[in-house]
Amino acid sequence: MIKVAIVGASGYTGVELARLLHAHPEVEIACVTSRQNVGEELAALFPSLHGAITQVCDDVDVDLVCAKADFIFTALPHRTAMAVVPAFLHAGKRVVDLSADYRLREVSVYEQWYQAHTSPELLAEAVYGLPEIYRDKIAPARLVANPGCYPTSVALALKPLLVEGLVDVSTLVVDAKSGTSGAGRAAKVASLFCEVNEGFKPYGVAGHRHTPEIEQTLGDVAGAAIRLTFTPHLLPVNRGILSTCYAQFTAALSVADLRAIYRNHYEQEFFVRLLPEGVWPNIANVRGSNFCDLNLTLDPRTGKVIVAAAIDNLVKGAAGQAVQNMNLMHGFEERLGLAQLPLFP
Ligand SMILES: NC(=O)C1=CN([C@@H]2O[C@H](COP(=O)(O)OP(=O)(O)OC[C@H]3O[C@@H](n4cnc5c(N)ncnc54)[C@H](OP(=O)(O)O)[C@@H]3O)[C@@H](O)[C@H]2O)C=CC1
Ligand SMILES: CC(=O)N[C@@H](CCC(=O)OP(=O)(O)O)C(=O)O
Repeated sequence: MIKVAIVGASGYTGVELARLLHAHPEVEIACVTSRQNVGEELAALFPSLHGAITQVCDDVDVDLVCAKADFIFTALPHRTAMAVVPAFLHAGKRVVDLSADYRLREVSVYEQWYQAHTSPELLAEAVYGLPEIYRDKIAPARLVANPGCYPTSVALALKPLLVEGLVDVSTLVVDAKSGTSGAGRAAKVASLFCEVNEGFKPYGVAGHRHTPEIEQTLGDVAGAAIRLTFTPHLLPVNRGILSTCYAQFTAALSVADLRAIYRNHYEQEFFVRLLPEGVWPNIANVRGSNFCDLNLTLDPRTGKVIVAAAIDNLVKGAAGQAVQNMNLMHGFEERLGLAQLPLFP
């Protein structure tokens, strides 16, 4: 059994980590933190945990967390995570950080899209935690930077096309939608019921901070620099991301050939499900699960390939992927604690 801490347990990804780790046979949740709820039971904040999780929230005190736990999930806002992650590493702990603080390899890129970095020396060491692309590097890592939710869906949707060189990369366009839990639990006017319910709009147009993260991963798989158009939208639902990706197809292949290429790429990947022809990914069919559902086609009128991917932003887009990374780092079976089917309806 490993003793884990969830730092930032009172947020949406924190409570999702608690739900998943409670069901994990090799894990004991030894510490949960929340600055605003010190001394309160986590289950008092989240009645969904009632009777299962008895941990009381501690403050974000590095010595205390390190005394209680051997493995640490930081589920804190970006800019905040990097204030504590170096101290956890210094204390000899291994960390999966769910924030964006260690995802971008170039400090100048981080500082262009976020703010000044206070531990840039760790960027070269941090491993980007998308197992379907970086599995071998994750296993020995001390610090894993868990990917963003949109970047997870887009990288899995496009990886086979870019590895095989089947598209004109200058034509890549991604149109993505996220449920509101993607914005976190902290109160914000933009997340209020009346602001979101019955509405549907783009945001971060031509400037969302996930753009360089997506470009970094796609650049790695393509072996060339990538620039793409990425437009996220806010959906009036709790969970789910649907990313629809477009590019000019440059290969003389049929849809059946292309499906065979995707099948080959993902046949060993338990969490990536290529759906049958004509069955399109739906956020309702991945809810609560660590699956990424994919499908694709070719549009003969425009010569474009269209690939759609659906994930649960809190599971494959955050806490589930973080547990998948922990499994790899500890040599556990990769799907341990994560093999449950989605909730439907
Ligand atoms: N929501 C999502 O779908 C996804 C989120 N992420 C990332 O995961 C991280 C957590 O996200 P999410 O759970 O949604 O966020 P929430 O806002 O829901 O939770 C944030 C947590 O951090 C704590 N916290 C906030 N500010 C500070 C601070 N200054 N110092 C210490 N603790 C703080 C909060 O508790 P308290 O204020 O009581 O301390 C809370 O426990 C973020 O970096 C986010 O970008 C990644 C992928 C998907
Ligand atoms: C709906 C919504 O607001 N989503 C968040 C993305 C959440 C996420 O996955 O990413 P990070 O870990 O990089 O925050 C956003 O657009 O900023």
